[in-house]
Amino acid sequence: MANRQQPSSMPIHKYGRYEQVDIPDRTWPDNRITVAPRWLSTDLRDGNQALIDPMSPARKRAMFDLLVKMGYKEIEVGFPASGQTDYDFVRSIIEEPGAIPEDVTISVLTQAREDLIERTVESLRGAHRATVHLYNATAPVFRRVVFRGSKDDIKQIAVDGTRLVMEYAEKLLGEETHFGYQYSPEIFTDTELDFALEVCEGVMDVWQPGPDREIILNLPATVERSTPSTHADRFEWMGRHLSRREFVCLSVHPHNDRGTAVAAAELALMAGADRVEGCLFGQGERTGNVDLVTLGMNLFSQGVDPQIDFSDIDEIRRTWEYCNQMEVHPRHPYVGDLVYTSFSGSHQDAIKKGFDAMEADAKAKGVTVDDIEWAVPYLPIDPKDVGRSYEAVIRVNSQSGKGGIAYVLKNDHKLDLPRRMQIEFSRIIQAKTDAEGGEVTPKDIWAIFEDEYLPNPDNPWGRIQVKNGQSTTDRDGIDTLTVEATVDGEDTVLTGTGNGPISAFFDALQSIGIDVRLLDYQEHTMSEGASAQAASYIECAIDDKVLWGIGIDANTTRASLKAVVSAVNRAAR
Ligand SMILES: CC(=O)SCCNC(=O)CCNC(=O)[C@H](O)C(C)(C)COP(=O)(O)OP(=O)(O)OC[C@H]1O[C@@H](n2cnc3c(N)ncnc32)[C@H](O)[C@@H]1OP(=O)(O)O
Ligand SMILES: CC(C)C(=O)C(=O)O
Repeated sequence: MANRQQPSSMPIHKYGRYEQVDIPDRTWPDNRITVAPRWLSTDLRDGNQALIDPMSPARKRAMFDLLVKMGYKEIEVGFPASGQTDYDFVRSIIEEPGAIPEDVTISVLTQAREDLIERTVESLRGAHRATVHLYNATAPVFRRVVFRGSKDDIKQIAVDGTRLVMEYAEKLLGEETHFGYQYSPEIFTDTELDFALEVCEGVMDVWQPGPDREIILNLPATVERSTPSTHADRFEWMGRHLSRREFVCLSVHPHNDRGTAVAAAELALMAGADRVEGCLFGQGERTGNVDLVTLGMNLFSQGVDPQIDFSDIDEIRRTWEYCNQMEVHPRHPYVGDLVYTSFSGSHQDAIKKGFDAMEADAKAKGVTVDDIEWAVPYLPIDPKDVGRSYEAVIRVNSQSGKGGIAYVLKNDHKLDLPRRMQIEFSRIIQAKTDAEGGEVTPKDIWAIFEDEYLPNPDNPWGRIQVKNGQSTTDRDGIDTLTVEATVDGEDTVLTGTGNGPISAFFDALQSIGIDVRLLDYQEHTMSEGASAQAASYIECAIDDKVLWGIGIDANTTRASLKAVVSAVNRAAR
C-alpha cells in the first residue's frame, strides 16, 4: 500500500522508545469489565494542586459535597501539610457533624518526611474513616536528579515513611478512626518493574497487610508515556508478582499526557486493577488526571452500573466549573455542549430514522422506548439519561439535509412531513444557509416554514384566502362544496362538485382559472384528545409547477382545503 508521507524535520533523536514488558502469556486482552471498580476522586488534591487559583474553602466544600452526592466513597481531600488552607479544610469537614457520611473514607497525601507526616496524621484526628497516602518517587531520573540516592536509599524512604505513618497514627488517632494506608511509587510507569515490586514489598513488610488490614498500592502513570497496552502489561505483571495479593487493593492513577488516560485505566482494570484514581472531567496536572466521568459513563453505556450518579450532568458541570474556575470543552465526552448534536445531513437522517424505529419497536412490543435497548445511530447513549433534552440533538447549518430539518419540525411542532415535502423544504433552508452561512435555529426554521406554507393572519399573502366552507354529500357520493373566499382581494363565493371535498374544491378553483392536479395526499393527527389538530399535506401540479401545501386544523376536511390553498398560493407567489 502506498504511503506518500515524507520524513519531517522534527527532533526525534531527543526521545527514547518506551520499554515494553516481556509478558507473552498476558491474559488481560481477553478480560471484560463487568462491574464498577472502587473509585477515588482526587479532585481536591491532584486536581486542586494543578489549578492556577487553588480552590477557596467554599469552592472545596462545594466540590466535596458534589462528590459525596454523586456517590464517591473514597475522596482524597487534600495535602494537609502543604499549608493552612488544606489543613483547615480537612479539619472543617471532620469537625462538622454529618459532613462526611459514615461510609465515605477521606484520604490525605503526604511526602515521606517526618514533619509532614506528623502534621498530616494530626489533621485526621476524629475522622471516622481515613487513609494516609504516602508517596515517593522511585523512577531512575528522580533517584538520580531529585533524591540523588541509590535504589536502597529510595526504598528506605518508603519503608521509613510507612513506619512513621503507623507510629503517628498510633500516637495521634483514637479508636474511633478506622485507619487505612496507601502507598504510591511515583512514576511507577517509569520505574523498573522489579524495583517497583521490591519497594512495594518493603512497604508491605512494615504495614503487614492481612485480613481486615488491606493496603492500597497505587501505581501512578504520573506522566503518561506508554501505550495503554504496555500500561496494562505492567499491571498484569505486578498483579502476578505481588505477595499478599488478596490483601492488596491495586489502584491505577493515570495522567493523560498522551491523551490515552481513559484507555490506560480501562486496560489496567482488565489487567487486574481494583480501583481507579482520577478527577471529574479530567482535571489535574498538565493534561489532567484520568476523567472519572468518562470512565463511569463508558461503563454505563455498556450496561454496567458505574455506581455513581451522572443523571444531572449539567448540574455536575456547573458545580465543577465554579469550583475549578475552568470551562468544560464543548466536545468533552458525555457532557460537552455539542456531544449530543449533529449538524451533518447523513447523521441527522440516521438519527431521525433511529428515533422513529425506537418508537415503532416499542409500540410493537407494547412498552415504552425507555424499556428497550437504545439503538439510535450516532448517539452512544440516550441524552435524557444524563438530564439532557432532545432539543440540541439536531442543529441545522449548510452541512444539514432534509432529515435534520424534518426532525426539528416533528420534534418541536409535531409535523411529520412526507418525504418529498422534506426535500422541497430542505432546499428552501439550504438556499438560506448557502446565502447567509451559519446556523439556522429551530426558531428560524419554524419562521421560514410558516412564511413558506402557512397563512399569516396579520399579513395575508397569496391569491386566495378562505373564510368559510360548506360541503354536502348526495346519495351518489358526490360532494358539493361552497367556499366563501377572497380571491385577488375580492370577496367571492366559489362552488364546485367532485367525488370528495378536495376534488370539489379543485372544480371550484377551475371556475377562476386555476388548474390543479392532485399528486399525493397525506394527513396525520398532531396530538391526542378532543382538541386534537390534524395536519394535511397535499402535493399538486399547478400549471407547470409541482409543489406542496400544508393545512392545519381541528377538522380534517378544513385542513385538506387549507393545504390546497397553501399550494395554490405558493404557486402564484
Ligand atoms: C505527583 C504528585 O502529584 S505528588 C504531589 C505533589 N503535590 C504538591 O507538591 C503540593 C503540596 N506541596 C507543598 O505544598 C510543598 O511541596 C510542601 C509543603 C509539601 C513541601 O515544601 P518544601 O519543604 O518547600 O519542599 P519542596 O516542595 O521544595 O520539596 C522538595 C524537597 O522534598 C523532597 N521530596 C520530594 N518528594 C518527596 C517525597 N515524596 N518524600 C520525601 N521527600 C520528598 C525533595 O527531595 C526535596 O528535598 P531537598 O530540599 O532536600 O532537595
Ligand atoms: C501522588 C501520586 C499518586 C500522584 O499524584 C502521581 O504520581 O501523579
